[in-house]
Amino acid sequence: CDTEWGGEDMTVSAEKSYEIQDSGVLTFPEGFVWGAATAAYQIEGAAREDGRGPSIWDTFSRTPGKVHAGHTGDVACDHYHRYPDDVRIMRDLGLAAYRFSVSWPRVQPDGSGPANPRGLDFYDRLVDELRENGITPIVTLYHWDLPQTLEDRGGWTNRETAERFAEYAAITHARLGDRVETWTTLNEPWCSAFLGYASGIHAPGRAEPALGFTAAHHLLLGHGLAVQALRASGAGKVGITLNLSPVISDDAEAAAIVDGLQNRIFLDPVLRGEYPADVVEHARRFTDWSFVRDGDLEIISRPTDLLGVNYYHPQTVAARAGEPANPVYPGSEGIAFGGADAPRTAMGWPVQPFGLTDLLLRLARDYPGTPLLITENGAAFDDVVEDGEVHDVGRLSYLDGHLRAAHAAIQGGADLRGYLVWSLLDNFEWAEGYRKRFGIVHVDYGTQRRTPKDSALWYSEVVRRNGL
Ligand SMILES: OC[C@@H]1[C@@H](O)[C@H](O)[C@@H](O)c2nc(CNc3ccccc3)cn21
Repeated sequence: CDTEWGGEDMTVSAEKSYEIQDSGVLTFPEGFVWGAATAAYQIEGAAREDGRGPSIWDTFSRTPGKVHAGHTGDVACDHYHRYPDDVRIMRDLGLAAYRFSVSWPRVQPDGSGPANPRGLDFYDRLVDELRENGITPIVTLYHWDLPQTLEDRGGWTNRETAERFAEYAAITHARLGDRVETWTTLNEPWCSAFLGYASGIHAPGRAEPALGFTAAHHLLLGHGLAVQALRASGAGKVGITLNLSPVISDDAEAAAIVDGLQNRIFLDPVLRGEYPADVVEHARRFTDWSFVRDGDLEIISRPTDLLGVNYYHPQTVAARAGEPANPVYPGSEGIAFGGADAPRTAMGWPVQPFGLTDLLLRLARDYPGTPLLITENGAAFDDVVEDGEVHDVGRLSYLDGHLRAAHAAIQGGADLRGYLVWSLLDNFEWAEGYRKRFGIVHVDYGTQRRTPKDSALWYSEVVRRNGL
């Protein structure tokens, strides 16, 4: 199968676009940043402690049928109380950086107005603990836990939410900015918009295709306004994290549609200051784009210092007459998804490391000049604790293959600055609840015991060597 990029005339055979060194020691550039990533709602617990307000995920997880077995983030990994132990695990693994998200409803319980000092106090404690253990904090300001009060006013379909987000960004940076240098505004606006508002699969559970585009724009506007606020507050490095997937297809039109809806609808506004014309046209059956106001794209494309890349797998698509639309890709009638001939993770996602190389090389070619940071890459497998150990060979192999793929991209000229494994801990996997485990550290949710898996021990050695 060839890898087709929509909008850019690049057709390469995924097997021939690079050569992964399949033997010998691979060394990453000096100063390459090795770390791990988590998110507030997925690990913190303490859902009502110290003044935290409800988020859309507190509401959604309590809505019957939305989350596996009615699981919620009420307790999760109890990281709110156990963070010193978790930082100690990171230190013992030798990690250099830790990406975590700040819970907006902890900082502003109603999403606006004065800060909740006890909410900020937790992140003070966490940042200090990280720095005392030689670990660089990397903050995500928004990882899907919108304060419910803002959703009650329309959430990301309401332009005012973008303005509230910028205020929240300023408040959080004012408290932590003296000790946190690297900030990303949003985690995966594609998920927030098209899982949350277009298809109903994620919180807040709205399922109107048109709302996906409206929400996407206001998320991007919130990103731009937050970048402005962070710069005004003296922030160091600022960026955004996008989940990006190369599209594999024999049909160029299908590939262009999916690449546009998944990748270019966010990459182009942020890095080029424009929506891709083909996506604007494609979406006209759902929206007139009247939510875009003069000056918005200038705000959205304020210069940034890094692009966070979340990669898990490519999208394999094919033209198939009569295929109904995939609800997370509005207007994708006639496009069949899936069909990759590859091993699968416990999520059913294909294991195709070459997609990471192709993605990074494409970003380097089409969006040059932006340093890249892999902010998430990892895999769920059904782990078993045996005599206090977890022999997660599937995850270890996934990570090994993807690090080799990342190295190939660096060799091919990609300006990749670091890799943050998803995830440090097993955690609340959104609609899947706790039944899917992505952690390199196992969590027994009954006892909260942490057990570093074989993948963690292997990763620690990779970090120590700065290579494979
Ligand atoms: O699903 C694993 C992680 C998730 O735990 C993170 O919170 C989130 O940032 C994340 N994004 C992806 C890739 N995008 C995605 C696609 C479909 C459903 C959920 C996420 C995977 N993951």
